[in-house]
Amino acid sequence: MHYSRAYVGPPQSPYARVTLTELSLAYNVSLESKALSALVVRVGARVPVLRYTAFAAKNRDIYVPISLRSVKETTFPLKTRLDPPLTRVKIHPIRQNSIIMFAATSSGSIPVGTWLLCLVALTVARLFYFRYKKGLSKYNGPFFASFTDLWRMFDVYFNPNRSPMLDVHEKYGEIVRLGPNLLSFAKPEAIKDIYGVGKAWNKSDFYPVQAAVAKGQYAHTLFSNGDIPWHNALRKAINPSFTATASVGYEYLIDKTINVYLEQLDARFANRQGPKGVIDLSTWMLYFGLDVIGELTYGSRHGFLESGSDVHGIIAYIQQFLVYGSLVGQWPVVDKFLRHNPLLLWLERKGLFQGSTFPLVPLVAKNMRERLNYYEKKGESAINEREDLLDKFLHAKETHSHVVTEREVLSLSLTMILAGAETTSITLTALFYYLLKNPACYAKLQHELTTLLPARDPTSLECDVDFSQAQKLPYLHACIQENFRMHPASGILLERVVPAGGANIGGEQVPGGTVVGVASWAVHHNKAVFGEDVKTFRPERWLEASEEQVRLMEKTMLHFGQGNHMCLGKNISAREIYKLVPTLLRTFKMTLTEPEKDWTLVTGINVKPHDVNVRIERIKG
Ligand code: HEM
Repeated sequence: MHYSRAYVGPPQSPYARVTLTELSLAYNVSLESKALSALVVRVGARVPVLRYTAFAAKNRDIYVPISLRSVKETTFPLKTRLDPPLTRVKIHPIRQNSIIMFAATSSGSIPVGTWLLCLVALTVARLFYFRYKKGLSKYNGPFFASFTDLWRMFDVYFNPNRSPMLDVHEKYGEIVRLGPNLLSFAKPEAIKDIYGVGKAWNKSDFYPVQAAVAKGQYAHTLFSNGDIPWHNALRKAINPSFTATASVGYEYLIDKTINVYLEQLDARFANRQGPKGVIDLSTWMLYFGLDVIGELTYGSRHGFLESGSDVHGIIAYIQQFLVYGSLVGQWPVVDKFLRHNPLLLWLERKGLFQGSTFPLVPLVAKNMRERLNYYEKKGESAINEREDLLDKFLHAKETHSHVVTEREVLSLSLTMILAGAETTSITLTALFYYLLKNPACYAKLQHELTTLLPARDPTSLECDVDFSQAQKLPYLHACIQENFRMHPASGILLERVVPAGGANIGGEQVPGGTVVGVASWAVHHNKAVFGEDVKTFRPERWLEASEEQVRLMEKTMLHFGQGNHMCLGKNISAREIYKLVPTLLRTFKMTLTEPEKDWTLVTGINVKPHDVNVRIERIKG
């Protein structure tokens, strides 16, 4: 029962007048509602009693003549011209400040069915509002996607082998509405319109979902944090550590891991018969990717290669982390009820709940702590002894203390592992897959390596490829570019929010607030830019094209993203790829165990290859 204060007449008045409007406003119910069957009037206790003698209904007003009477509660039928009529009025002996209080009751509450009906009506109205949203309804896309983001969530969950937005663009065209407020572009011009120089559009709500958690706090990475001033200041502070020149200093760390990789492959698989000689390439490339990034970040491998297994369940956790991110990121509001649930985070901060903390966080924190202790013992000069990223981050903490605190150092180290390991390993797996599926390309590359690089000592299990040399090998470069084109590791839209006022994207005026992104897989398969045979792995296209065409092709490549958030580690990752690929090819002869069989791709945040099983034999002389 709801009560509301309402003046219904002077207290001494024997007649109070209640209008329908007042009652409706007071109770937020319509008196014409069939459910409403009683009117309750409460009047002050110590006042002589209200007596009602009669009432009348006139037009839409109910006149309730009330006289004072000593009753605690009175009900009486209401006859009005309403259909169905109100049936009763109760009078309660409560009086406050000369104001008569009244309430309406209904015969029981409003039936659950009515509530449900209202809910359904509201939901349907909302869905249709989304569907016909101004400025977006003209774009094609999967029918249900225009109503709700749930469509994308379902698609991610039930369709893990879907092609990453290539098929939707093939079906619906160059601009596809993938959600009530989300447009995906396959137009190359859209790249500069969304990510181009000077654009600093906000990242969408997809990104914060990707934040890790440490002791009940968001442990943001550069990738997950949408705070533009923080991002810009941090990138400015650390960009110098990621230039092509700076990454020369990390080459020895890459070499160290490549050497361990070669040793392990040789000892475990090379020249072995049967299944013992077969590598699950995507798994072993991930071991490499995680170990090399550990070496690069804090100067020590995680131990995946040496153990040949998932150390501390880190891979399983990262997989689960990425699956969560790609699924929940489609409908970010759900995240507040799950991983970033404020209540769970609070409980974790109070030590009453455990489980959200990302296992890499303590590991990264331990490395940072050890390094700080080391500096403390050895003094400032120790900072120049080593050259890994942690040193650089700690150095930035000294030089840019207003931006880089311990929190940023931790966050950056974590970012390296999350952003740099799987992406590189996927790229490497894909490249070997394409080479092995295209024996002519494989042979051509082998020939280039044999003829243009210094001869390799066949007994050596060490990386002897210099990056500056490898980078100049034209066919190797063409293979690497073609692989990036065919298989950009990231399978998501790099979503941005159109600023208020709207923007012109690829010749279309898009309303402010719309979430937009360019589908890398779709632009990488644009026939006008790359030629008719876009579905074929053909490195030669990079060698045959005119300089102008190559420039256009390069501008259309989104594998590292573009603009403000372009991959920070691209120079490092290039160094890994240009060194590892020739080294492996010069050390082992590789063959697919089932050359006719295609790989399986699982699309999440990254497009992960599976079932690339490779037999290896040592190349002797
Ligand atoms: C082939 C390997 C790699 C690929 C394909 C790749 C791809 C990408 C892409 C597409 C983005 C853009 C995200 C966006 O716009 O939202 C990105 C960002 C990033 N990548 Fe990479 N990445 C690779 C390797 C690495 C490595 C090795 C590192 C670290 C050493 C790294 C660190 C980062 C960081 C820190 C960001 C966030 C940049 C920012 O938001 O400012 N990546 N990467």
